[in-house]
Amino acid sequence: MKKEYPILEFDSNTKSVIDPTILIKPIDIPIKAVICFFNDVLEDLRVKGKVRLIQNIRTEIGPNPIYELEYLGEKVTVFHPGVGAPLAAGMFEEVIALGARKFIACGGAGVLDEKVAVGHVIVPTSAIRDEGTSYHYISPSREISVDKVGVEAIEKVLTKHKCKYILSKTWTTDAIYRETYDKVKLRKTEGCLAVEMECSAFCAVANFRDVIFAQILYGGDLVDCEEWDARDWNNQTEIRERIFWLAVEACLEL
Ligand SMILES: O=P(O)(O)O[C@H]1O[C@H](CO)[C@@H](O)[C@H]1O
Ligand SMILES: O=c1cc[nH]c(=O)[nH]1
Repeated sequence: MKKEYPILEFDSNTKSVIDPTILIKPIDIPIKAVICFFNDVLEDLRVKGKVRLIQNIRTEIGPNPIYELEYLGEKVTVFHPGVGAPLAAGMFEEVIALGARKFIACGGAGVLDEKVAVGHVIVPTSAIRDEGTSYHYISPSREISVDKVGVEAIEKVLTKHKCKYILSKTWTTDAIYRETYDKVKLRKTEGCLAVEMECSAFCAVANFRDVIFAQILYGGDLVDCEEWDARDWNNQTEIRERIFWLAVEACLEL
């Protein structure tokens, strides 16, 4: 098993010492789930009484609420997974163990091309695995594909709402403060339009656990420039709300 670099020591034995089912018992939870990175949107739903708390998942950070949302007569699980691949993948694992099976995530991302305006929708069809978590789930590879069924559900809803979108590759990184100039250039040549911190890890977990996963991103800060341009990307409440409801609808299509 030993390789030159530990991250490449993939173990194909699917049994782990701590299986999520040891800690989490399945409950009556909607199998369709929206993974929402927008805490502002979730907090607004909570304050307005539009979500019901199903259960708190506990980590050393504190309680992480898992909600139920009713939309058009159907129930959906909704939760924030935390930021960064290891935490988000762990939360994803635990919500799968609770009983959810069909996932759509919504989040923001840096963009690698100034032509992608703030708020423009990007639907990843594949992700570059520039993070560590996915290497513990599936054998090493440069990229991972996003579930076609999930992508099609998203496209159907975006088309229905006449919302313009770009299908693209995303760059999933572990190190937000090490998005270097040459790496941005390289990822551009590989076809990436977005950079975020979870997509390829989510895809690997979904693959491993045999659940459906796809993601809607909106264009945020610009990283393809001499001086970083934040473009006020995380204060776009209206855009974030809109993307969230599109994710809910896409999830209901699954
Ligand atoms: O807007 P959200 O989706 O929070 O996420 C993006 O921003 C975070 C980094 O600041 C990472 O989670 C990245 O994926
Ligand atoms: O991972 C991320 C997320 C947003 N913006 C970035 O530049 N990187």
